[in-house]
Amino acid sequence: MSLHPVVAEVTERLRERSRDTRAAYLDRIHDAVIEGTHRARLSCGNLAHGFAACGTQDKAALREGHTPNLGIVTAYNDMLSAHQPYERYPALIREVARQAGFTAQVAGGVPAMCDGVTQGRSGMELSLFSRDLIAMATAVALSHDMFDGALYLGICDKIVPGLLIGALSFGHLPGVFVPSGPMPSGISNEQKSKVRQAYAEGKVGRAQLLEAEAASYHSAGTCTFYGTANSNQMLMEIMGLHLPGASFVAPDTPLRDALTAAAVRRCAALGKTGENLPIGQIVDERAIVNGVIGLHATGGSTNHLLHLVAIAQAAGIALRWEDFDALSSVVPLLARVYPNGYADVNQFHDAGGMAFLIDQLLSAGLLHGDARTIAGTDLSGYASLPALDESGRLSWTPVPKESGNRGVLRGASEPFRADGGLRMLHGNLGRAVIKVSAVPDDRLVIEAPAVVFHDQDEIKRAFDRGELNHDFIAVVRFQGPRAIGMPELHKLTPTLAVLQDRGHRIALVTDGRMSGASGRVPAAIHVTPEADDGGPIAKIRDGDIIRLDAVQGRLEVLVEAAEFAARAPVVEDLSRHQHGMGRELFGMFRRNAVAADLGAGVL
Ligand SMILES: O=C(O)[C@H](O)[C@@H](O)[C@H](O)[C@H](O)COP(=O)(O)O
Ligand code: SF4
Repeated sequence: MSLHPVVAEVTERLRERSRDTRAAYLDRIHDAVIEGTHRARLSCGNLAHGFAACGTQDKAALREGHTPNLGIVTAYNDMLSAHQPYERYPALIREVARQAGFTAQVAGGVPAMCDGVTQGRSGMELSLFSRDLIAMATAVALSHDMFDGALYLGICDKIVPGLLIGALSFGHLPGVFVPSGPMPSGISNEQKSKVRQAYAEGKVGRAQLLEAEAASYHSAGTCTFYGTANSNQMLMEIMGLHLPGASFVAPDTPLRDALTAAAVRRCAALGKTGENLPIGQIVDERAIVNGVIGLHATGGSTNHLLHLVAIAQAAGIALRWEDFDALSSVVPLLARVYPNGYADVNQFHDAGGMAFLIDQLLSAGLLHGDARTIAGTDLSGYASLPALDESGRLSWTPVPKESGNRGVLRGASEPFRADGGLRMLHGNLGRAVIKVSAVPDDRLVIEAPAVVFHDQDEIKRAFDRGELNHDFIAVVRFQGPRAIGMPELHKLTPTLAVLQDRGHRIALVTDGRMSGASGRVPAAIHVTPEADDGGPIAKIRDGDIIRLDAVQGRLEVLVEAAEFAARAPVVEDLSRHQHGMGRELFGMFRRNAVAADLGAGVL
């Protein structure tokens, strides 16, 4: 099947827009490649420090200086259930390397925030900035310059984007992302959400809510809703940075360990003395466009309208919201995984998962099948499933042409929706984005009076006072990156969902973010310019009629233009957000963050 013309056109436009910056990036990584191993350039003192703690066998290999040495950059901690399995990975990886005749060392660790732990709390105001901090920490790890390739151990929200941005600053090195897999399914996300809504209405107590939460998030592994963490797994696979089928295999299983071992061997094979394919060459315009397409086809996290833009920039590629919007019109929704449906990623995987999705998109001409990957094949080789034979040998077989569960995963000829999950909005409030894949069709156009808030907790208080039992659009402003670090406002979801279920026509408009796990309530998020940076959202008043039209892609306040222009913007004292929980350490991030449509970063 030939490439869809819109995919070809968007890719060509991206190449043209990025011509100079991509060329400069490729020159930089070309110039960074040296003869021999990187550690061979170190002084005796540098090198001795680099291998002092190693065991005899590794020390001899590192001292001798000719065999590849892989750096492990790990985001292990006990806070993220998704990252807890990584605790034993360095020892596993070192042993695989040793047996294969090369070495591996932990180059360094990177911080990892669990957004589920900080959700609704002031720690969430560090969350977005932790992405760029992780990129910087990745560079600190790899700056030891002892490495001829790198293995990136990270799963969740800001961690994979940060690791990849850091990896791209060492784009001359081969790089492979090594996932750990989703936890077994607990109570369904729908059951969990029902208890949350009952709690929001005061119908159940904290003990019952905690019981439901603990039955949903119950063991090691990634949470099983399709939020940003699992959108990251989809992206790493469709961009060719995971092994085929690696994203959603369960943690601590023989197949998972075999995939990890294979990833280690592949990383060494990609080196200069082997296939000579560094990560900076894999992450090209085709890979970025394939990533956008994967987000649309699965109803991926809105956070990637920030992160994928920042990742692309790190590779010299100027991805814009217009590119997401153009592709949304031709990429069908093929997966319904919570919040875009009731299934979880385990059911998605069991239905055929990434292999089926990629095969279907390839067959519809909706992916660059010739995009390069870490697997020794182009992306067309990713329409296959990994398995162990009776002797424990890992191999891949072509994915079936039929979905194993049409309620979760569909072929390109019978999509859930003809267009993708992510949409751009524009109008007299600036630009914004919305995930439509989880919004009921009769809620895609909302026109209602504004109720303005400067703090997400004010909404719950107004709800508890019984003030919100009517149609309204909640405007939650001064949440942008330069204001308070662009926190996710996902704690609003149960309250707004209760009001929507009562039949009120409601929506959210904010210069903040929502979680990848948000979705049922129409939300125009990432409004740019933000309130604290001259954005017209700061001029909205209670009672103004706002129209959110996700069908036409419009976001407007229906106030006479001259009157609206003449209004003075509201100014908010944000000093309470600049101290406490470490926020005083992130002032330079707030002061230097670029706008949301450019990735809301500082790098
Ligand atoms: O973007 C995301 O996917 C979210 O940040 C997610 O990682 C976060 O953990 C949510 O808060 C989980 O959802 P609950 O808060 O509903 O458990
Ligand atoms: S998916 Fe979210 S809640 Fe789950 S471990 Fe990752 S960051 Fe934490």
